[in-house]
Parts: sequence; structure tokens; C-alpha cells
Amino acid sequence: MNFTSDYLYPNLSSILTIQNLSVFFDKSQILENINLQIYAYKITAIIGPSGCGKTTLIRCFNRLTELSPNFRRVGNIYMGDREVSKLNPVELRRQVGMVFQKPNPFPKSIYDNIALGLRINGYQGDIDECVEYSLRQVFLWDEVKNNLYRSALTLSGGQQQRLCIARTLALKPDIILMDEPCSALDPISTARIDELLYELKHSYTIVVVTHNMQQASRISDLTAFFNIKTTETGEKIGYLSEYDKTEVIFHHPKQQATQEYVSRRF
Ligand SMILES: Nc1ncnc2c1ncn2[C@@H]1O[C@H](COP(=O)(O)OP(=O)(O)OP(=O)(O)O)[C@@H](O)[C@H]1O
Repeated sequence: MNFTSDYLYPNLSSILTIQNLSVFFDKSQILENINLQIYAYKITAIIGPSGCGKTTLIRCFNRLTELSPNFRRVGNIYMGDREVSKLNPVELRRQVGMVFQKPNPFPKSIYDNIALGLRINGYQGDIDECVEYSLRQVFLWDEVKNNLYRSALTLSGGQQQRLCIARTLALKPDIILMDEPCSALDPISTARIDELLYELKHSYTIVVVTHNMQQASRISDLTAFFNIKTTETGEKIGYLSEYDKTEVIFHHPKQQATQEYVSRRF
């Protein structure tokens, strides 16, 4: 099914348009014919069973999949009106930032975790100010302001993840991709990240892969449910099964598989 062409929000602009995207690693097909629109200033949750290609999909958006030599894709991914393959990958990854499953701060000070990326990207403004602003955006400033030169590795998991989000925000991305950002966190840290995402969506477009149905239903505006089909030769291929406003996906999905997945009867 085609989930593009102003399907859900006719009046909103789509920041990413995925058209007929299929992904292969060597001869194995991982994703088949994905058509999807990501809307600006919305949170889009990507859900689906393990192995359906959620991570692979979002890594196509900022071309991280290309770092695997066996990767190949057909179809198109447009950011605005430009195909991402035509963009400089370093600049693309600044515009399309990523937060990973496990917090991965650099083994440097809290300050340097943010300042390094700014310096590498030739930031011309006041670095101290930007460090403070980014830490305030993730509600970490008050917790770390007296220890900015302490190793980031001494922070708790939840603090480390907020630092990683701050590091991404400092580079002023348009889109933030999050790959199960709370899977390594306790419920309190998860709740703080949820609140944070809610605040951030006024300024950024967020795409979050999650296995946490509560998180998806609480924070996202739109939800894409991916499923897996098995071909006659036994190959397992991920496809986009249903995409709609989150309220619809969780309360009145059109497909039984979606209903079973979101109610954990899958
Ligand atoms: N670099 C790679 N080379 C070969 N196969 C890969 C590579 N990366 C991912 N795959 C395969 O692609 C399929 C989809 O993986 P992916 O991590 O995208 O799924 P997922 O839906 O995010 O899974 P999970 O929910 O378990 O994280 C899996 O079968 C995986 O083994």
C-alpha cells in the first residue's frame, strides 16, 4: 500500500519521502517496496516484530546502511526535493542526527561530548553557550553544571542518553532518528526521555523505533507498523503493513495483524 501523497496530513509538508524502497544485504532482501512520508514537526513511531527491518530503514535515511559493503537499495528517499544519495553524507548526517539504542557518549568530558562535534563542524558561535543551551534542552544542565569536565562515562545510563541527545541537538539537525532510545533505561529515565521528546517535537522532526507500545502510543503522532512475510523460498522480508495516526493504529487499526501486535497478542 502507498502511504505517500499527502495521505495523512494533506496540509503538512513531508520532510522525508520514501518511494518504492527495497533494501538488500548481499542477495537477501530485507525490505520490500516501502512507500512512506515522514511529516515535519511530528513524532513518527516505527514499530513491528524483531527483524522486520526497522533499524535498517531509519539507517537508510542518513545513509548509515551504506557503511555495510553488502548493502544495496532500489527506490528513492527524498529529503525535501533532493534524493539523499545526492547529498554529502557528512552534511546529511548533521541534518539527520541519530541517537542509538545504547547510550554511546565519547570517553571524554561532558563538555567535550558536545563541543567536539561543534568544532568538527566549524561552529562559529560561542561554544560554551551552545553547550549550556543543549544541556538545558535535555534538562541535564542542572545535574551536570558543576561537573562539566568530568568524564561522561561517570553519568547514569539515563543521563548518558540525554547527553547523547544533547550532542545531536547541538548540531541543529532537522530530523532526529532514534533507535530504541530507551531500551537500556529504567522506567524513570524512560519517562524523562518521553517528556523530552514531547518538548522537542515543536522544533524537530523525530522518528523513533520502539518495541515499547506504551511509549509509541504516548508520544507519537503517527505510527508505522512493519510486518514480515515469508516467501515461497523461505526468505523473510519486511514490509510496511499499516501507517496512520497513532490514535488509529492503537485504537481502530484497519488490519488484524496491527491489532494483534499493538495489543501484544501477535
Ligand atoms: N549489515 C547487515 N548485513 C546483513 N544482514 C543485515 C545487516 N544489517 C541487518 N541485517 C539483517 O536485516 C534484517 C533486519 O534487521 P533490522 O535490525 O533492521 O531489524 P529490526 O526490525 O530493527 O530488528 P529488532 O527489532 O530486533 O532490532 C535482519 O535479518 C538482520 O539480520
